[in-house]
Amino acid sequence: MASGQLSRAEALACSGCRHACHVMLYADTKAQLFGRIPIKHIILVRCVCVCVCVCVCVCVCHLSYSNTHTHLYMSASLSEQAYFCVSLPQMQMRFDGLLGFPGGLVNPSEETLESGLSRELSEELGLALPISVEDHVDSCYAPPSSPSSSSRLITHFYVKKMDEEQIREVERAAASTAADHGLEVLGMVRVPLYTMKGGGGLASFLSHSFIGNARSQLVHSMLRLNLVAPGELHKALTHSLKTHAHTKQDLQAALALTQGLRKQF
Ligand SMILES: O=c1[nH]cnc2c1ncn2[C@H]1C[C@H](O)[C@@H](COP(=O)(O)OP(=O)(O)O)O1
Repeated sequence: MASGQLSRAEALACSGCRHACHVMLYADTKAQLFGRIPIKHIILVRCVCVCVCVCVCVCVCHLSYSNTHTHLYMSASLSEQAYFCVSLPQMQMRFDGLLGFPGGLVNPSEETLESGLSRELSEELGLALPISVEDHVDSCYAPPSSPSSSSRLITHFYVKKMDEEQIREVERAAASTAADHGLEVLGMVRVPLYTMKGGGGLASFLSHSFIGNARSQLVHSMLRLNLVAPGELHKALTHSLKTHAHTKQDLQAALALTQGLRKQF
């Protein structure tokens, strides 16, 4: 067992600990882009994004309908530059602007971890998704949110493979019937699993901000389920670090702009 990880029994025996359960939903797909290009696989996070694999080496991802053509054009000319795309896990854009998996706090003295997670999913996704003990992957202590936080949080992570139609149903319900839509959950997103030479796709996605250890949970799952080859993931993460440095410069420039405006008004 990796350091920081707990067995399910150890986790449940922790007195005074809080428990949060989250799940990664993913599916394979037989869909074909333009009726001839195999898409292969689908993972969901909380915004709207479609990822497509061409044969086994080209992926297309459009973050919104309006920029679809730009991305399609890029993919057509970048076939040898795109890495393999294996599957599309689902995550969500949370109310706090961070990316995370669907789920939430569970009270094991009132409900099982799995029934608590299912309850959270019905609020966030708008439908009942049964989660079983077999879907459990690991439990570990979350990094302390603040030095003053009194109780430790244990995060329990689950992975559930679905079929493509179930994933579509989740996406439809999350945007229409879910009680938390537009409130605690701003939207679901599919994770792009390829990285283009310029750093688009997985590399850009991984450079966003995630809640708690959600990024590690995603990376670990991609490796464990062989959704992305270790070498490709390494390249994507290396690129993410570069993107991060660029983001810092970008933010500094934006900050300088607001400082100028504050003096003006
Ligand atoms: O996706 C996640 N992966 C790991 N830990 C997570 C994730 N999302 C949240 N968390 C941690 C940090 C949060 O403070 C707690 C509670 O989660 P949350 O989903 O915000 O719970 P409620 O909806 O408020 O019940 O777990």
